[in-house]
Amino acid sequence: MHKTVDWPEGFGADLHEYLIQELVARGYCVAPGYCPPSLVRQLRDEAQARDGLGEFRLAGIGRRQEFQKDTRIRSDRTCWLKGGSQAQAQWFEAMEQLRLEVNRALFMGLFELESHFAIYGPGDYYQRHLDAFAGNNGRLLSVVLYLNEDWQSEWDGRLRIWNSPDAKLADTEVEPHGGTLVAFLSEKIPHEVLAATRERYSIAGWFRCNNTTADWLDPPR
Ligand SMILES: O=C(O)CCC(=O)C(=O)O
Ligand SMILES: [Fe+2]
Repeated sequence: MHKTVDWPEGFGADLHEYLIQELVARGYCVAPGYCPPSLVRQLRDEAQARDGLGEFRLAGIGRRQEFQKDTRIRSDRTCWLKGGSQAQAQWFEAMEQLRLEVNRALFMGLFELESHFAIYGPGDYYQRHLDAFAGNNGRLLSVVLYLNEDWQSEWDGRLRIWNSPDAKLADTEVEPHGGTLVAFLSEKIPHEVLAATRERYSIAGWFRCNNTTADWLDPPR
């Protein structure tokens, strides 16, 4: 398995060069300490508060009771980010810098970002999947930021990553430590969220290309 390099602490440090290099080399990048602890805490507090207000929904279509547990591919709950808080503004600002740098270096044509908070309760998972199939939802680059302070390895909940759609052996596994950012090519990198024994908080986001047409609809899952 590929060992992640040590990453200097701090939002936006020289992430972009590293990130671009990793995206080119292997299709994904892991940046521990990308987001400072103070912002991680604010984002997590906001997720918890919104969850308390009932703003999270089970990911997927339909209501909780309608799912057959063994046929579901994911069991987390999510809440779309719509701006409206200082912490979210900082998240969107950082992602805008990232978008511009990636476009400048790789001509990826990243256009807009959609992102949601996700909470995986103990035992929740998301089976191996791709975030996009060529042309289906315009997702080009996926990003995940973990919001778990003092996460312990024995709580599991890792993100398992393969380096191509047909790869059998996983390339790496990422522990969901607060502040770690993972970015990967949405159409090329299969990944899976393994169940944790504690609540696992994150933001997942997708940069999309500008391929919206008048009758094209991509409802949130
Ligand atoms: O939380 C993670 O580690 C990844 C989430 C994910 O794969 C997704 O929401 O599509
Ligand atoms: Fe995913």
